Amino acid sequence: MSTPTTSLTEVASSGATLRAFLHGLPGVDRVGADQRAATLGTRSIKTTAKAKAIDLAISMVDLTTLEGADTPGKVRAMCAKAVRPDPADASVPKVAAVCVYPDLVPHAVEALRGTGVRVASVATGFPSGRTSLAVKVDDTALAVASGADEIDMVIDRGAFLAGDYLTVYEQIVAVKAACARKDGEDAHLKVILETGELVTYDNVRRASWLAMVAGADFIKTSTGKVAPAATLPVTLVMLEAVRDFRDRTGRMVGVKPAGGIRTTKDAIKNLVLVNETAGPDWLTAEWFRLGASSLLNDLLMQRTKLTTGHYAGPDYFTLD
Ligand SMILES: O=C[C@H](O)COP(=O)(O)O
Repeated sequence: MSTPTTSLTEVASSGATLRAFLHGLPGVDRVGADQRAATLGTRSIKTTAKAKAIDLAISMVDLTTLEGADTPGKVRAMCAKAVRPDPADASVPKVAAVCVYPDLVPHAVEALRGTGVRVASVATGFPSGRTSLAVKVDDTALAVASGADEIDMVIDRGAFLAGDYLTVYEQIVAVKAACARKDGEDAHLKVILETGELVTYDNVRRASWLAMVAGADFIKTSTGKVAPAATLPVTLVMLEAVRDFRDRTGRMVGVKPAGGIRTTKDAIKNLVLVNETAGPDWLTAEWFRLGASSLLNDLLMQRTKLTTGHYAGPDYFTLD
């Protein structure tokens, strides 16, 4: 998926150069970003486009369960739903991935083998990330060895907010190395910024670049455990960052808003934002994901409404 960045390699040669680079990025016009996200969020789309958008959104879902009470049985049921979201309608696309805690990866791998649905695992002391680098790397290595295709790591927000960008950079580099596999099929690395803790849009832009320079394959807004999570303006700022990063380096990085995305309306607003900000190249599950625990049912209900003219009640579909 990724090729190494060449022109930005010296940026992280010291904490001072990294800081100078990140603080040299143009500031985000907060009012402008809020306004643009609000405007794009109110775009109306035709019914035919809506049907396509719903299927596209389904194909981009990272169907997620990240609860202390998760069990192998719950994960297996979720995997069945990921592969065949509506048992009564084979035309519904599969979701992109199932996202679980590292100890549940083997169950997801077994349930999804040969289906094309990927297994994503959170790691690095998710959700706070408050543990040693050695533990973060071990946590990642466990998930990768168990067969995870994708790793969703959290950044050290404490270090970031203290201005210690080099520590954040070095941790991402170390976790990326732990994503390597002998067969060359490395797990893709999604770097969670936890934007709800980063305070400003300028910080969101800096954290996005920091993650990309360190080798992120994806940048992800949130863990789903902190509010606010995936707001449209934050996703907008991140989409601008991946667009500008590709302009500068030629390398594409994906974006994953996650947390609080529950309705078809939310999903479609995100798709409009992708199209208008980063561009249509990002409008595939390879480059854009929606991390969500309960969005899929609403997408299925709205899809049924478009197809049949009436809603199936929420009870018609199995729980997300
Ligand atoms: O990564 C995904 C999030 O944890 C899901 O958050 P959510 O439960 O608000 O959809």
